Amino acid sequence: MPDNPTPGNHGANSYDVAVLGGGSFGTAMAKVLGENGHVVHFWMRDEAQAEEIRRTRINRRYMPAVTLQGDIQPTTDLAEAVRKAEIVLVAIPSKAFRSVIREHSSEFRDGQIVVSLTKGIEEHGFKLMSEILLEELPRCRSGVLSGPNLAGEIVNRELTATVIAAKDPDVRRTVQELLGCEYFRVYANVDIYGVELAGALKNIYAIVAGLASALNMGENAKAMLITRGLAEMSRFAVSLGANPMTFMGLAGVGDLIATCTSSKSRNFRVGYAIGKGQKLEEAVQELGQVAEGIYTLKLVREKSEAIGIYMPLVRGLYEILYESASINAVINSLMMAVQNSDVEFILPRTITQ
Ligand SMILES: NC(=O)C1=CN([C@@H]2O[C@H](COP(=O)(O)OP(=O)(O)OC[C@H]3O[C@@H](n4cnc5c(N)ncnc54)[C@H](OP(=O)(O)O)[C@@H]3O)[C@@H](O)[C@H]2O)C=CC1
Ligand SMILES: O=C(CO)COP(=O)(O)O
Repeated sequence: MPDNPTPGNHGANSYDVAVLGGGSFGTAMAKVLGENGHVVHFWMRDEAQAEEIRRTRINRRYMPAVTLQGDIQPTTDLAEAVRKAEIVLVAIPSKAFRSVIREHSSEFRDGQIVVSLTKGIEEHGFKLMSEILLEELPRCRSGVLSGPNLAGEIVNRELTATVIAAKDPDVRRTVQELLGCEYFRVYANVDIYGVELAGALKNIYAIVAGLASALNMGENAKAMLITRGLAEMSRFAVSLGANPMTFMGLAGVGDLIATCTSSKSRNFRVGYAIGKGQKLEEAVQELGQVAEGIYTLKLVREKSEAIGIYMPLVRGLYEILYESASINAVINSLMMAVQNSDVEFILPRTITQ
């Protein structure tokens, strides 16, 4: 989309919104909100970064080519950002999500809307971010936002759609009104767990797709990986209570396509680097940003084995990343596994492991 100096708001209310997390996605959402005419209390932990954004309107570390427009107020005072906000969006990596929220939980008000933008799972207890919000902020109204939302495209005003999942219809409507504009479209869902799990799980398959790309696999192979990834992630999520139809939507197949076909995805890039022979630690260090999939992979492998869910791609990727298995040996064992059914919701699988 060409750059357009006029705000993208539908002309509705202006809100005070806190965006917690000054990385790529926090910046992308702050930009949409600023252009939509909202007041953005943009929290990050680094005062030098906040001061630089105040002065230059540029988040040099995470989005060096993007100038922020509108009333965006960078701050390192989380309590004040939350106190001023009607709605809080949280874009903090899963490893730090609970600690940041817990430390400031007393600042949140009863009924305040708090939405997680984070696509990950907490290490201890396999908790999703919506569960952390419920535990830490039981009197707030929560939701999750997930979908094919590469931050680098959103900041360029490229056409994008996302999903807001919340039980409370007012939360869904408010977030649609808040973020929706001519380049950003917000669809609603009530299956919070499904939307959130889809966003976290697809990162694993983005790593697999990056690996396949590094190995110059053909289009048939890429399609097989994406589709079997979808089968595997929906099998797992349904066993935990998600609705399988959510995986047909933007948060499921939509995000899988975006991240499994593009080197703009950091998870894809980690997979690509490993496929080219780099060690996992080197690949992560070189990336310099969060790739949630490498942590999610460990947790999902452990959980799937504990509850007996067949996830051959998860198992194979885990062996490559964490057990130094040969990529070719893993591919061979996946291809030579027992033949099975295509869509198990139509023809049940007969083999369970
Ligand atoms: N980027 C994208 O395209 C999308 C990302 N997401 C999700 O959004 C979440 C955030 O990702 P993203 O913004 O891309 O990540 P980045 O790696 O770009 O940025 C991470 C941000 O989190 C901050 N951070 C890290 N640890 C802490 C902590 N302990 N306390 C406070 N802040 C901390 C970093 O601060 P500092 O710089 O000071 O280290 C930085 O601002 C992830 O779960 C990701 O999956 C969702 C959709 C799209
Ligand atoms: O979730 C994303 C796009 O929808 C971003 O993916 P990465 O974290 O792999 O960059």
